[in-house]
Amino acid sequence: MAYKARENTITIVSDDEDMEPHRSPEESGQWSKGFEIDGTVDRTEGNAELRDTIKVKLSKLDQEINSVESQLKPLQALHATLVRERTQLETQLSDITRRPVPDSTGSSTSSSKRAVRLSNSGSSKPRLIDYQTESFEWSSAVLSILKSTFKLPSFRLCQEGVVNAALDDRDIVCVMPTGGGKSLTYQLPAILGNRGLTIVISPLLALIWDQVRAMKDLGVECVMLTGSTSKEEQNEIYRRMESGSGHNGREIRLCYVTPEKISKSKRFISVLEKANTAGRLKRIVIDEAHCCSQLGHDFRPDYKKLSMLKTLFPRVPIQAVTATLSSKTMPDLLKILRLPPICDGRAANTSGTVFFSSPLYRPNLHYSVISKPSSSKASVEAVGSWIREHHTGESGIIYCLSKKDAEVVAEALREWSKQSIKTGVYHAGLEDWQKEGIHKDWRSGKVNVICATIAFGLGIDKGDVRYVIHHSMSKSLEGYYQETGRAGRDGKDSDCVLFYRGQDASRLSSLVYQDADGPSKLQEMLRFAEDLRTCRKVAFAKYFSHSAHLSASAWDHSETLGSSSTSSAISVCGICDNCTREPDSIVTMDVTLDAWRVLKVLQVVQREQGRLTIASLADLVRGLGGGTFAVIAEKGKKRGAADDKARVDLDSVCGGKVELNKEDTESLLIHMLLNGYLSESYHPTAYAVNVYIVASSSAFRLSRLTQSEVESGSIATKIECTFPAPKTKAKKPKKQKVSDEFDGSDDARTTKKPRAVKGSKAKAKIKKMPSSDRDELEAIHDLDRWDDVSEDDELLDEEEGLWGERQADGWTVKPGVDGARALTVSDSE
Ligand SMILES: Nc1ncnc2c1ncn2[C@@H]1O[C@H](COP(=O)(O)OP(=O)(O)OP(=O)(O)O)[C@@H](O)[C@H]1O
Repeated sequence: MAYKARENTITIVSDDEDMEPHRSPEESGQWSKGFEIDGTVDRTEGNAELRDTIKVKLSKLDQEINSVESQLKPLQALHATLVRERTQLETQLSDITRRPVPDSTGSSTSSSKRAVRLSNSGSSKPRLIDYQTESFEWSSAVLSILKSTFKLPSFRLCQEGVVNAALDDRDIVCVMPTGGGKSLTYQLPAILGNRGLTIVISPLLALIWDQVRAMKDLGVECVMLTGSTSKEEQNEIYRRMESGSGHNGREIRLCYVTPEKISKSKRFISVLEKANTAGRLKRIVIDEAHCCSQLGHDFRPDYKKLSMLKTLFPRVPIQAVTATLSSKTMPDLLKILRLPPICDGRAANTSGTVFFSSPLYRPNLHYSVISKPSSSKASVEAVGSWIREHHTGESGIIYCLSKKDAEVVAEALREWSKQSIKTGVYHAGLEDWQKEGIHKDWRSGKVNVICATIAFGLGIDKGDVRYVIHHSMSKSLEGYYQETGRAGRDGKDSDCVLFYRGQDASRLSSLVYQDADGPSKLQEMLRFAEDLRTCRKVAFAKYFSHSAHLSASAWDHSETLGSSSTSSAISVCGICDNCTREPDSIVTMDVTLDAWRVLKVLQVVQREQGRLTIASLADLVRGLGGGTFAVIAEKGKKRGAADDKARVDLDSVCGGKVELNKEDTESLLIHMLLNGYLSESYHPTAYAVNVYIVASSSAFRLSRLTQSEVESGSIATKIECTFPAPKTKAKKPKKQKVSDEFDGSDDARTTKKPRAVKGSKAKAKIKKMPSSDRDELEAIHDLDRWDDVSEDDELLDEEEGLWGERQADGWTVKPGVDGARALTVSDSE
């Protein structure tokens, strides 16, 4: 295969006078031969050999320099002692003569000034390189391999620039959105060109498996070293890395490892050292590089140890890739990885770390939030109906809060759809073979929908995922954004739907309340879910501009270097639910009186030591349950006894009940939580953490007023909420009249109840109400396992919290937590 010599040459001009200026490769004749693509040698082979020889020499020189440096250390220490002694004598002399002390730092200042002068003098302005658009000697080979090996028609976003910079042996930081195509930026250079090994450090096994499988499918010599690699296999890989070839004569091009391998395996490092000395260690890629920084949201201690890489292999380029990197985290990342300052990939200096970024917003993702029915059965039906209506037979993911939820939702969906929605389950509790199996079935289309915990997705590269549903919201907007990013990786339109209900907040709260910023992150997630007006793209941009210091404009454009703007105007997406909804589908109401009533009721509840969750408080203020509420049981008494209840008379306490439907009342409570009128109080038990709603200190601003003051409308504190407008005033079917308000049973309603419930005549009825507020609390920290390099490979597994047991119509809670309550139920009025 022959390649034309490139037209544009890069003349590298050194700042250092002592160094001989680099000659362009044409001048030096180094580009007279070409690249090798998987064994096919072209005319630039000589160039490859020359590079290898130089690399070997460089490596030897590094060793010598290290040895000299170690001899220098004692001399430097002696030097410091002598300088200190001299300074002391000078001070003494100055005291005696009473003359001003000469500046002891003077000499170093002047020497550094001289250094600056020296470096400035004689240096001409270096030519800047535009890696994104310029042509390079390898350009035609790159395009050919993109098409022939990767079967892709063209590059997208900043891929081409990153590939060029990688082939130019530069240190790189690359920020591209989830699913943007970061892998190609290091896989392509790894298999193109002269022999050599690229190490990819990746945090998750699922991600590693997936990528190694994909590379092998393309015929690339790709291996992985993880805790599950057998000893024999590992030895063979080490042998091949050391010797540079295998039994088939082909050299390993890509080796995927976990960060633990770098930080804990001496053997692995020693193999890398040997490969480096032989000039074969070509590049080190750090995937999810933001994990290096403690300032980011996803710090992993083993990533911090990657700082050793530049010390051990100063001449091996590092490529750090991530989907989230803020202006705040960037300097930290450079410092940890010991990378030189960044320069722009479109106007790069000949030294420094080349930086690339692409807009973070993905215009093919359509975000929406849908109100979730309260009963588990109805919520599954809502999800199933949505799938049928929008994506029959297409691929999707349903994220659930816990392993048990994932299993229950999958089973219910199968049953409801009479097996027509082909559903699988994935979570960290499955055996590897089960995970592999489900993954395979999903890829082949045997399974349409995976009901999964957050263990599923990282590194799962399926392009045609047409929808990501959240059956329960994520713990943070970061998580939500990342999880939804698994939709539409092929660039085609896809849906990201959050099925949301305010009472879900309690369950999540109990899981995050001990994390430093867990509650505040959850609040932001809630704000997003409750927001019926702001464009979802704008909401993400605003959130990340504060939480991650990503400039708001990064959502529309590539991040520019040094940008820390947080207020740049950002265009609306025009495709999310909030951009596309009819203006009259939502109503903004003054709910100050309702909020006041909530606070008045809470005053009584707190006085009686009552304990209410969002759901039970919503029921109580709406006059359900005959005004009774649970209080702390006296010591030694059986829980659930009649005298564990107190009663509030709504008419006398607050002049009546809250006249909103249940969903809107829950929304109001969430609104009051987010705005500081209410707060949560956490009560750990042996089995779970119960989350109760209490009035916060600022509640007094409103609760101190009289009803007539509130009703006069002339008060400073006014609370407004936006709710979905009532859809219809049509009569409800008889069947739903009584029980649909809070019945988790099979005949509970399947559609959202119209707001106009007041006035309907319902018979009082005693019903056993499932304790939805004390749902099972199962560990949701269902991240896929991290790898370990120990011999035993005791892989991390997830705790399976078994705090609740699913019954036909909801969750019951194990002993020790409040049991089901008997309530007098009446539909409104
Ligand atoms: N130039 C391209 N044209 C079309 N599809 C591409 C291109 N580059 C990559 N892809 C596809 O995009 C998908 C996502 O790529 P990749 O897995 O590299 O994303 P990523 O940026 O690493 O995402 P994540 O952050 O989720 O790991 C893959 O299916 C890949 O084949």
